[in-house]
Amino acid sequence: MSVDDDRPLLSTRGLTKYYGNRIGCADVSFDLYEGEVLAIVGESGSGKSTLLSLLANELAPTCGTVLYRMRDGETRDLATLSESERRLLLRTDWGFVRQDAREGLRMGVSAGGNVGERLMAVGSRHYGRIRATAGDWLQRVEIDTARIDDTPRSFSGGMRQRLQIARNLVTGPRLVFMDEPTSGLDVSVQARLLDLVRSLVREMGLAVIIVTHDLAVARLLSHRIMVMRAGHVIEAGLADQVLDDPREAYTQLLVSSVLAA
Ligand SMILES: Nc1ncnc2c1ncn2[C@@H]1O[C@H](COP(=O)(O)OP(=O)(O)OP(=O)(O)O)[C@@H](O)[C@H]1O
Repeated sequence: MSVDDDRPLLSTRGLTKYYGNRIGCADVSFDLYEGEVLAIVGESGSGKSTLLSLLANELAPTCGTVLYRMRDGETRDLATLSESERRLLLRTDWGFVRQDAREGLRMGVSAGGNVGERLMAVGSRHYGRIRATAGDWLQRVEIDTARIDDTPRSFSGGMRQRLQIARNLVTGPRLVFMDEPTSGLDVSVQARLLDLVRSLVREMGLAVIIVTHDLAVARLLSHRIMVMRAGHVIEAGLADQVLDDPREAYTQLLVSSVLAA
């Protein structure tokens, strides 16, 4: 883990997004440090995806700032990045694992190509080495390397998510955004994927911001939890604290509905 800098990796203040008159999310502020896993939880429509898009610089805020400490140590306001700087960040120092693997993968490109493409984006040119690294990563995410030339169209839902993870992690990012990465999968497939994510996150010392409506996922993966309701953060704290001793009635309701499930 490269936690050699005690400044936050990402820092946001007063982050707000309105869609016309409707609140997407309002006045969100927090700091995220290297190696830290933050779960954003809340029911459908509470603003989780909006917040994630703002943090990942995919959506422009109505007001507020997101600061990010770049690899060179300089902290930048994401709103001031040029389009090419933004794209470079997304391809190298960040990962984004989408709920729908079809949005995070190139479905017509082989599994090896999906992983290799990110390596080429950071300057790798040697075909043999790219293929070998892609093969290593397929193994790490438990995909049979015999499938390296197959496209993800022929993969199961769980395999597609694992390939997305390999594609995102191959460049050694410091921060990975995850949007409901396990929803829509069978329970046993989910459990295996979560185990994999948890061990890779620990091994690589990744900072993760994960959006989930599933508190069991938040409990398993995260150090800290932020609870959103109607666009606002209504409760935030250490994961165990929020889940075992929720302060807000709404969080208690969320927790008890999981316990009842
Ligand atoms: N493109 C958009 N245009 C208008 N309103 C939007 C848009 N995207 C989201 N919203 C609204 O912003 C609010 C927050 O939505 P958001 O999708 O961020 O919530 P969420 O917690 O991620 O929900 P889900 O889990 O269903 O994706 C909702 O009221 C939603 O209707």
